[in-house]
Amino acid sequence: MALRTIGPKAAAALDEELMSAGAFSIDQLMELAGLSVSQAMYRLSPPTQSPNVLVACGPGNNGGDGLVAARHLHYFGYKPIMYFPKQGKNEIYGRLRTQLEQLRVPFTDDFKAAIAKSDWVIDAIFGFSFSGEVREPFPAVIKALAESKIPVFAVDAPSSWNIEGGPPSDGPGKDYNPDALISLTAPKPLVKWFKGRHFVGARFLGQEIADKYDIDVPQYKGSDQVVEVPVSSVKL
Ligand SMILES: NC(=O)C1=CN([C@@H]2O[C@H](COP(=O)(O)OP(=O)(O)OC[C@H]3O[C@@H](n4cnc5c(N)ncnc54)[C@H](O)[C@@H]3O)[C@@H](O)[C@H]2O)[C@@H](O)CC1
Ligand SMILES: [K+]
Repeated sequence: MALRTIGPKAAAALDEELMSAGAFSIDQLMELAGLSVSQAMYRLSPPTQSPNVLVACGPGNNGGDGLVAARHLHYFGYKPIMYFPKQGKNEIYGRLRTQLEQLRVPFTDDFKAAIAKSDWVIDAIFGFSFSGEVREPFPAVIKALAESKIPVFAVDAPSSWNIEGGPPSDGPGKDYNPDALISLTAPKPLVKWFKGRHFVGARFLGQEIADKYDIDVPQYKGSDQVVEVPVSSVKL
């Protein structure tokens, strides 16, 4: 089955609908999204191979997915390190941060030093609400991701890519090509330009709402929260 993509406006509307008519709370959606990120990380490289995972979190819900994923990674046996320079206003981010602090998961301000000591980095900086030029304090972080010698796993979108138009032709994200990507709920149009391993996660979509938004329910196996879907089998 070829999965269809969803653009940024429809993705935001779907999110809203899940939390209004769908009766989900943001905590539920973020927990399932973050859990799927952690499961995909395990498939990419288990903690016996890559214990040190740097999780870069942005100020919005994409960053929230990173905070949730890090908690699960801790329970799976990884040693996550957090880079979270700008905490968004919603109180959920404070609670997710406290949960990590209580597990003694460290937070760092020095992204470059942390990346040098890590085996993988998770890019949970921006998702489908990113637009325009990258603003402070993130340009240096995006540049470090573009130049990273260790593999990068992007959550929902490679941060700084235009959700519909793909990689930027200039700026810090020029030449940023992560090794892996997990699309949450449905792939975004930018997957057309993505060449690495591609997963789909966030297993909360029902057939009725999928039909309404012209997207597909991925074929998850058994109790899996994530499914690997080569970009070649996304309907672009
Ligand atoms: N239905 C779904 O699929 C769900 C998606 N979730 C996640 O939520 C994400 C979308 O979250 P949000 O709508 O909160 O937005 P994002 O997390 O994509 O980004 C919004 C934040 O980034 C900032 N920002 C935007 N453009 C910027 C720029 N050019 N420079 C610097 N900062 C910039 C905004 O000020 C805002 O703080 C998805 O991509 C996904 O990761 C899940 O958490 C929940 C369910
Ligand atoms: K991202």
